Amino acid sequence: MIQLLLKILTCEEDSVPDQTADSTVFQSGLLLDMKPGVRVCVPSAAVLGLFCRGCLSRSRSWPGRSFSSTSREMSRWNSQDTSPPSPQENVRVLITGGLGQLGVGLAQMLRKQYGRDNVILSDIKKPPPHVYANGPFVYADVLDYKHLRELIVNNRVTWLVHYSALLSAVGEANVALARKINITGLHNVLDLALENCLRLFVPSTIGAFGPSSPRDPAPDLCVQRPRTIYGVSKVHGELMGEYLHHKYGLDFRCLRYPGVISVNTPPGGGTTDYAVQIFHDALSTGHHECYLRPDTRLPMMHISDCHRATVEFMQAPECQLSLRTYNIAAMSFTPEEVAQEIRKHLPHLKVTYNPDTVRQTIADSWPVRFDDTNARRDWGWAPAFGLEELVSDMLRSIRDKRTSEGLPVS
Ligand SMILES: NC(=O)c1ccc[n+]([C@@H]2O[C@H](COP(=O)([O-])OP(=O)(O)OC[C@H]3O[C@@H](n4cnc5c(N)ncnc54)[C@H](O)[C@@H]3O)[C@@H](O)[C@H]2O)c1
Ligand SMILES: C[C@@H](O)[C@H](N)C(=O)O
Repeated sequence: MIQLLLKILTCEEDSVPDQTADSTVFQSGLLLDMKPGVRVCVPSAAVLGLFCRGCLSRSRSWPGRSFSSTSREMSRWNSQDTSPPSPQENVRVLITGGLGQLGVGLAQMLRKQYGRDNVILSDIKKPPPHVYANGPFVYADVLDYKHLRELIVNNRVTWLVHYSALLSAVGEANVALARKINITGLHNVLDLALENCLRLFVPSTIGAFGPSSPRDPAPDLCVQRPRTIYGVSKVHGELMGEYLHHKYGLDFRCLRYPGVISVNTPPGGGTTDYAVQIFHDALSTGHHECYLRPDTRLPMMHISDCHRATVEFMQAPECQLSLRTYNIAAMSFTPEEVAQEIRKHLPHLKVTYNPDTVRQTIADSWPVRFDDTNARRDWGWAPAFGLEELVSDMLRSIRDKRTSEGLPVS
């Protein structure tokens, strides 16, 4: 036992204890006896060979009996299956809200690494044919706890990427629904992750900051008083995840994404959506009407950087993480600056400005720049796309897409 303790304290990656061979686990320096057949929330790290001090020392107090135990049976804790998970056990990912702007591309990247059938996309919408053809897809409503649990158990899911949400602008248009999906849905996912020892990724956003936060740059840790239901739900997610991590050892991981810019799937009703639409307009009509003022600066990121950050962060060993929620940054620009860069390729682009009060007010409360020093230091985050590369890539991709669809290119 002393040897085991020493191994854990030195963060050795091979120090995966066999929970069944020795029914004793640590709690705050104490040793707790556990009943045979009861598992603590360590296997998700053990599965990956990433066991380290941080994980185990936080993981001995399992929540099974007290956390949500009245309405939700804790099947895993009562399980008869006492065999420890094999280190070779596959990573099996479930992505909720996977048919939005970000899910399909992330699934593609994960499938390259973990195999087509080990990454399951889910949503409440009907998938387009190419998505359905490219790997497993299941219907999953994050408000339906029992069905979500069935999916996780039946598919032996080990990682959960929780993308379902209403974004900032649509959230303000339907606060009650945003509260349901973004907060109740999140609680379901947190409970299930804890119950099934999942590694859980929940994205946060620049929208988790507000007018009283430092805006240039916004650091990881500072005042967060967002003024949107979207932002409030994201801060709630950050705090709940971190709380469950510290209290019960949940392997919660969260990145605050900037506005994400992509070609294939349209954005879902956020404040940064103009930065996608402007490229499509530039190549179709040559005219973009912007709902933000020309000088509104916001942090932005190319979708491939966003996906790569997510995968790299999910793969990072626990002992490298000094935080559970990190800012990630790539570039910051204003509508006028991105228009200028597009005009280097398409000089005829015309942009007019017709600020929309709701989105302008939201944008004015968000950071203009992100400080991502901690992500760079802890797990080696580095973006590949700056503004120049982003603009060239977006124009090339949209041009190719329009051409292959037989659409005119301006
Ligand atoms: N896209 C960005 O710029 C950006 C930036 C920061 C953070 N994020 C976060 O990343 C995540 C994914 O963003 P996105 O842009 O793909 O969002 P999106 O709005 O494009 O997609 C969200 C998806 O959630 C689904 N959904 C809605 N209600 C659901 C329910 N009850 N059950 C299951 N699914 C449901 C929708 O059908 C939709 O496909 C979100 O949590 C968002 O807050 C996105
Ligand atoms: C920034 C991000 O969270 C989303 N694109 C929004 O604008 O709401």
